[in-house]
Amino acid sequence: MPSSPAVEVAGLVMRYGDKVAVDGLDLRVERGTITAVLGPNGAGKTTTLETCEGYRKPQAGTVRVLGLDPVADHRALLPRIGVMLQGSGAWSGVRAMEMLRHIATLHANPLDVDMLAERVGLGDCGRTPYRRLSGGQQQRLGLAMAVVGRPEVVFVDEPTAGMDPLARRTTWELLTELRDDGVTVVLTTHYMDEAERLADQIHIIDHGRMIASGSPLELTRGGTATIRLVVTKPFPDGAPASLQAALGDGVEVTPINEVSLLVTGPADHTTLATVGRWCEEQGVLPESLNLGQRNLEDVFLELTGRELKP
Ligand SMILES: Nc1ncnc2c1ncn2[C@@H]1O[C@H](COP(=O)(O)OP(=O)(O)OP(=O)(O)O)[C@@H](O)[C@H]1O
Repeated sequence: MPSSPAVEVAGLVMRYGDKVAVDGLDLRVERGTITAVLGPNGAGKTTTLETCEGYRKPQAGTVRVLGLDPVADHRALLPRIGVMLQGSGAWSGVRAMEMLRHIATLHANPLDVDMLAERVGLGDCGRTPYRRLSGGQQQRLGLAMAVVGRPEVVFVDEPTAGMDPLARRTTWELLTELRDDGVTVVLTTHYMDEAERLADQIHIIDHGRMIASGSPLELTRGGTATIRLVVTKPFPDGAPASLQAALGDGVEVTPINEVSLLVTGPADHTTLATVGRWCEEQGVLPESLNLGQRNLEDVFLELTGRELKP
């Protein structure tokens, strides 16, 4: 069934004891796309990914990857998927290149190991034992291990956590190249810039539930302006509602905390003048007033009332 989605999750529920980690999640990933599952720590991203990878059995709901059941059809699926875990899953004493060569031998048609190692920036540390690799080098090895077998779908959990900016960029390039070659990439991240720059589709999850899905442009209503106001002392009671009333329809006021709020809508002269006048009337002094474009951080804040901290 070549037209089936790469991943289809329906009504997934996963618990650890009393703790509900995934709470009725639906997720559909089309083939040949980069999909980011974005959410704060503990949102249920890793649990969802591990269920797609066949490491956990759904307690309720269904999961299909390339049309197969990741648990019942594990052996059939294994050669077709690549998995990058948080922590690469390498043995602690093994040298980086030995590990990569070993994984390559498990696949029928692996990539050229030396070229891949060079590509992900493992060139200098191929002889280093796994436990002596830096966090970023372990991540790069994990990524190379996930893609060496030319998978159709690659699952990457927090691919750039602990990487320096150059390694992050290289990883983004590699994942984009894979997508351009027709590979489906599913990644988790709590970096909104990573999701925004890399992903074709973003699914934001919080407390095990899907709270928003769409392309980066759809989610941020591309081009919508924002004003982030920070004041020097706490706002008086009812401040967001009174600013909302002053600004009227077409502009959205979202409180962030006792000294900051977000205004979403046209950041034109009228809006700016109204915000300035309102500060004066309320007796608060702006410490900063930042104009920008609505981003995923703003979307998360508007949906949950909390900030999505990396
Ligand atoms: N083995 C476990 N035993 C008990 N609770 C767990 C276990 N694994 C995860 N949890 C809990 O389930 C919830 C979801 O965890 P999960 O690791 O899936 O979230 P996450 O979004 O991947 O978070 P992070 O970004 O920190 O990796 C969290 O509250 C976590 O504490």
